[in-house]
Amino acid sequence: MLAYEDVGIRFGGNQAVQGVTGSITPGIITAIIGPNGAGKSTFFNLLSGFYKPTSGRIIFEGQDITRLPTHEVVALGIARTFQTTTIYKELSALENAVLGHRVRTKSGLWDALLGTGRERREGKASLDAAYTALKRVGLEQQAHVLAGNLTQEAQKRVSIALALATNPKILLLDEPAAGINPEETVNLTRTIRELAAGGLTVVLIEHKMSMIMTLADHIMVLHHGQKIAEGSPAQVSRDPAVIEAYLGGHAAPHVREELKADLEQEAARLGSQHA
Ligand SMILES: Nc1ncnc2c1ncn2[C@@H]1O[C@H](COP(=O)(O)OP(=O)(O)OP(=O)(O)O)[C@@H](O)[C@H]1O
Repeated sequence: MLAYEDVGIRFGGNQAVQGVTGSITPGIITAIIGPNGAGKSTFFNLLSGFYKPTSGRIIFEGQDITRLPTHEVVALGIARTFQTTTIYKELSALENAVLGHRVRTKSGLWDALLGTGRERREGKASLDAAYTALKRVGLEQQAHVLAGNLTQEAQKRVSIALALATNPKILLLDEPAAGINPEETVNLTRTIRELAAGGLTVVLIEHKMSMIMTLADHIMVLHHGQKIAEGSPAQVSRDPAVIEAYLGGHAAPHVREELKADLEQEAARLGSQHA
């Protein structure tokens, strides 16, 4: 579906991502993990067309999208959310989602100003797509609430709706659970799982290891810009290279602690299974 071949990017003398090859499996949830500075956000920016790689190719459904402008990548069906919430707080949830849809419609400023037939048709289409997107994230009741008045978790949902309004085949979520509490994290995890169950392919970056371990079907691990492992959560959490990357002193203390706890939990679970 989405394949990357020997993808790399260099910022001046810094090789942020290097020689990453693989593919995203359709219909499942893939998590990209790795210690701070591992290249996760940069790799995300490459997949979603925000950065152009200095080496390698990105292929989506057989088409080379490496050099396509971002809006064309979005129109083909790859949408993303951003780590820092990029919603418009002074607009309603619905208006935010309408803006998300506008990215892929063709009405220009002239159509909007002159109220042309195309604008009216596409205005209706945007509204329909926006409602559908809000429904998918469980926000239809709050469609007319100003985004700034919603809870942190609901604002996260709005940013997902903004991406969903473009009707993507692949949804890239950049740290969806950052800044929300454990209960909200569980609720959001459920919504992401429902989206995937509905056929959407989900790729996410997340630091909350407990969330990743319960949510991801597949995990890819980056370290120093390179892929060092991939597999199921159980496989990855047992992988010596992954343990070394996290416990070797490169990770932030809270990430190290969380991973250590998850690894111990996983080891205990496997131990009791074989007892
Ligand atoms: N626009 C940029 N210009 C220069 N260097 C960059 C740029 N973006 C990222 N880098 C560098 O690339 C490397 C990878 O950074 P990146 O943000 O992708 O890591 P990350 O795994 O997402 O980290 P974190 O978990 O802290 O968000 C780092 O050395 C970073 O300083």
